[in-house]
Amino acid sequence: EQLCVMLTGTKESLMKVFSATPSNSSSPPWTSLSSNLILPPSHKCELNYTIELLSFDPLIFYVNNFMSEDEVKHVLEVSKDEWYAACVAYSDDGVASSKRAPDAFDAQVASLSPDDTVAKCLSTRMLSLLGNVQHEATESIRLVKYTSGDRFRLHTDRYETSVQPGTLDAHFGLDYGGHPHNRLLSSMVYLDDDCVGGETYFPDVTGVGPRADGTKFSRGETGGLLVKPRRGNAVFWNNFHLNGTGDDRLYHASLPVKSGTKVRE
Ligand SMILES: O=C(O)CCC(=O)C(=O)O
Ligand SMILES: [Fe+2]
Repeated sequence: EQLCVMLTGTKESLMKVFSATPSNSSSPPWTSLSSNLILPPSHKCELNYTIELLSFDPLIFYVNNFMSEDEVKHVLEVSKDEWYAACVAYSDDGVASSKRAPDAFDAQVASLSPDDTVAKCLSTRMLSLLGNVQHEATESIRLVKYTSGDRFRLHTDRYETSVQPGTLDAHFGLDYGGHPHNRLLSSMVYLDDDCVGGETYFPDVTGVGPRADGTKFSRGETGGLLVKPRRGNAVFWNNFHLNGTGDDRLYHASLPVKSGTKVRE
């Protein structure tokens, strides 16, 4: 079984994460997840969060307290035995490589069952936050864990729509066209933030000003926006221009974790 994750780019370092195979089972990774280990289904989903705009154009916003501490603990608990290495292919010259490219996306991944109490809560919360721009659905929740040296190189989160349904991408063999929707918005919540490094980096976005809360976000030394992992907080961004074309200003990376562990969903 394969868990396919599509993240594509056309910049210098075109890379695609095309599949990840659980090392310890032949069944889909979510079947063995034990849910509700900490929080019962009666868990109250309402939560007070606050929003800070990081950029108008492209739209990037930051959400304080998007997940409660209990919810973070629950997710870390139910996923604790579910991690497996991400399998990655990438290409600098448009030629696909089926070899694992450990320096492209070095991290472990896990999935959260769609029936999990907190997963359901998060989907509801995301749709409610998006209000009138909400589209049909949220994707299932995927977790990524970075330990020392792990990183995720520059990429965008959308996939190319030029591939027609039923045909396969020439390089990566994926039927992008079979996807009913592209990824309009990306969202990411930081869970474990006990690390040095591991910032989410948007090199082409004007960073925040010097008065911004540097414990949450800052401007990179050579420009760009840096968002630091802060447990329970989230960042959202729009992957497209209003005319529907992909917005290349949203290239981003997860900078190497120098020490400790970063987990995000
Ligand atoms: O972990 C991060 O900071 C970025 C992750 C990311 O860009 C992704 O999973 O698409
Ligand atoms: Fe990404």
